[in-house]
Amino acid sequence: MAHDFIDALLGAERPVIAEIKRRDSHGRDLFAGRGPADIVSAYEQAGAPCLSVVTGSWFGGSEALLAETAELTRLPLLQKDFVTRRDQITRAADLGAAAVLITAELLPRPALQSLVASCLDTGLTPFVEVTEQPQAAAVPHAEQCVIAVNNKNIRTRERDAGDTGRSLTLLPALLEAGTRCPVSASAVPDPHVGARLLDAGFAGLLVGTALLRDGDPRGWLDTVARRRQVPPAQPPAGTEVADAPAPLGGRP
Ligand SMILES: O=C(O)c1ccccc1NCC(=O)[C@H](O)[C@H](O)COP(=O)(O)O
Repeated sequence: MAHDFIDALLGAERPVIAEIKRRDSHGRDLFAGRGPADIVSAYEQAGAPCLSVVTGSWFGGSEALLAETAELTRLPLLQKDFVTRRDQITRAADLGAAAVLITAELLPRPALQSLVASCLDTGLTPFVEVTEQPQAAAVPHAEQCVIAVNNKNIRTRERDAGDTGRSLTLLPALLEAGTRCPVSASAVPDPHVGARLLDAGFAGLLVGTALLRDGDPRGWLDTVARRRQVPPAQPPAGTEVADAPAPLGGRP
C-alpha cells in the first residue's frame, strides 16, 4: 500500500501528478464553473497516474474535497495540507489518500522524521517537499518517500512566480538522499518546461495552476510526452504500469 503512489508515478507514460485546487495563491478561482467530477474525469482521460487534492484552506480546500475526489476515482491521491500531527495522517488515510504532503521547510527535524515514520506505519507514502539540500539529506527512509522540490516559497503562501531552476539545482541532492522518485512541484508553467524537467531526471511533476487554467489537460500531458528528448527510464521490475486511466466509479 505504501508504494502505490510511487509505483503509479514510476510506471506512468505521462508522469504528471495533476492537482485539484479551488483557488490559486492570490485567491483567484481555478475551477471556472467545473466541479470535481469534471476535473477528475479530464485528468483521467489525460492519462495522469496520480492526483493531488489541496485541502488547505489558503487555497479554498477542505476535507470534503478529498473525500469527494476519492469517491470519483481509483487513482492514488496525494493530500496537500499543513500536516504537523500524527492524527492528520490517520485522517488522510480514512479520507482516501495514498500519500500525504510533509513540508520540510516548515517542520523541525524531529517532527519531519516522526511524520515520515507515521505515514509509513499507516501505509501512506510520505511526499516530502524540500527547498534546500539539508532538508533533503534529513529525510529518513528516503527510498520509500517521494522527495519533491517546491519551486515556490510556501512561507509567502506561494505568491511568488516560482523558479524551476531550483529543481534542477537540487536534483542531485534528492538522488543523493536516496529517493527513487524525485518530483518537481509548483510553478511548472507549460508542458515544454515540464518535458525538460523530466529529461533532466525527475521522475514526475506536480502541476496545479497551469493545468487548471489551460483547460486541456490531455493536450498538456500529450505535449509533455511528445517533447521529451530522453526516453523515460524503464520502471523497476514489479512496478505496476499505468497504461490506461482507471475508470470512474469510486473505490472498490
Ligand atoms: O506546500 C505546502 O506546504 C502546501 C500546504 C498546503 C496546501 C498547499 C501547499 N502547497 C501548494 C501546492 O502544493 C501547489 O498547489 C502545488 O505544488 C501546485 O503548484 P502550482 O502548479 O504552481 O499550482
